[in-house]
Amino acid sequence: MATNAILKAQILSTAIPYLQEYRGKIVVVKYGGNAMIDEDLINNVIDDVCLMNLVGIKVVLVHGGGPEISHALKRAHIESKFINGLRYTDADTIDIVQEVLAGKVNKNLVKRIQAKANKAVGLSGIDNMLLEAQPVSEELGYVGEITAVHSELVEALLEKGYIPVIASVGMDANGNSYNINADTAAAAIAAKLNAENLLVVSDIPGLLEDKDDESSLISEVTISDVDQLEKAGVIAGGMIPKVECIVNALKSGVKKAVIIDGRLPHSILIEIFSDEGYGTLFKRG
Ligand SMILES: Nc1ncnc2c1ncn2[C@@H]1O[C@H](COP(=O)(O)OP(=O)(O)O)[C@@H](O)[C@H]1O
Ligand SMILES: CC(=O)N[C@@H](CCC(=O)OP(=O)(O)O)C(=O)O
Repeated sequence: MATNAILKAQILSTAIPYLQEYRGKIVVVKYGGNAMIDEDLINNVIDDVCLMNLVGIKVVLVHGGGPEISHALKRAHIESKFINGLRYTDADTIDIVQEVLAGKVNKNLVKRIQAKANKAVGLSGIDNMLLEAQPVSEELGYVGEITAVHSELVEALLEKGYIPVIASVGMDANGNSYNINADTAAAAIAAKLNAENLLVVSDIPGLLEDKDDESSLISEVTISDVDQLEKAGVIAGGMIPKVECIVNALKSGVKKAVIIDGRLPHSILIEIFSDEGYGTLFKRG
């Protein structure tokens, strides 16, 4: 028999313990817009998500689309302004955020999953009021803080074998839409679903000691380290909401959270089906 085939079979068999560990468990994948910028990167992530679904893992895909929103705002001559990693969102901006996230980005991901013959259903936090929200502060306009996660629909979809694909837009009881940071949305959903693992897929190797030096990866962080890392300025900009919501998810019962690099081929599969994680693992400590 060809050595190649034997090698493939051996690789598959090394995944058996991980398949047993994760079968029937919930894994929430947060897919950030910065890792969606080219076709190969997207297909890579979609392939891994589909494979997890095929082997019986209940995968929830929560996505952002920050760069797409920024492009759409630019086309509408609206300036993007960020305060501590969150986009200032006025009434015109929230319309565009909803259009881009719940429309273009969400449907694109759903189509790609379905093109691989997996079943996916696209939702936003508005559907069945999945993400109930209120303004996070007056200063940020229609940026939402999640007050409740109504996850019945997502749970029903998971039971039936669908991959829920969720855009991070929320709403309040008065019918206002809110722009919710996608990391925050993913972490809140992972917490509500008691997920086994929250995988935050970005375009960085993980949390870096020096954000301009990709070799300065911090491979493990416990919750008690986070304050110090924030004070030291290691956690800054877009990393602030990312890390804060990971900490909240862990405190709420999510077993494990990892920031991984969506630019590396099959980084999700490596994280789930081996002991060789490459990103930053966050632990309760
Ligand atoms: N210590 C750090 N390590 C890595 N990235 C950092 C760090 N501090 C700030 N950042 C910034 O955070 C960004 C990642 O957050 P974000 O842009 O929100 O990603 P995504 O769109 O994938 O959610 C990085 O591109 C980087 O500029
Ligand atoms: C409030 C806030 O900042 N919302 C984000 C929502 C999209 C997002 O989080 O996308 P990424 O995951 O690609 O960063 C925004 O407007 O960019």
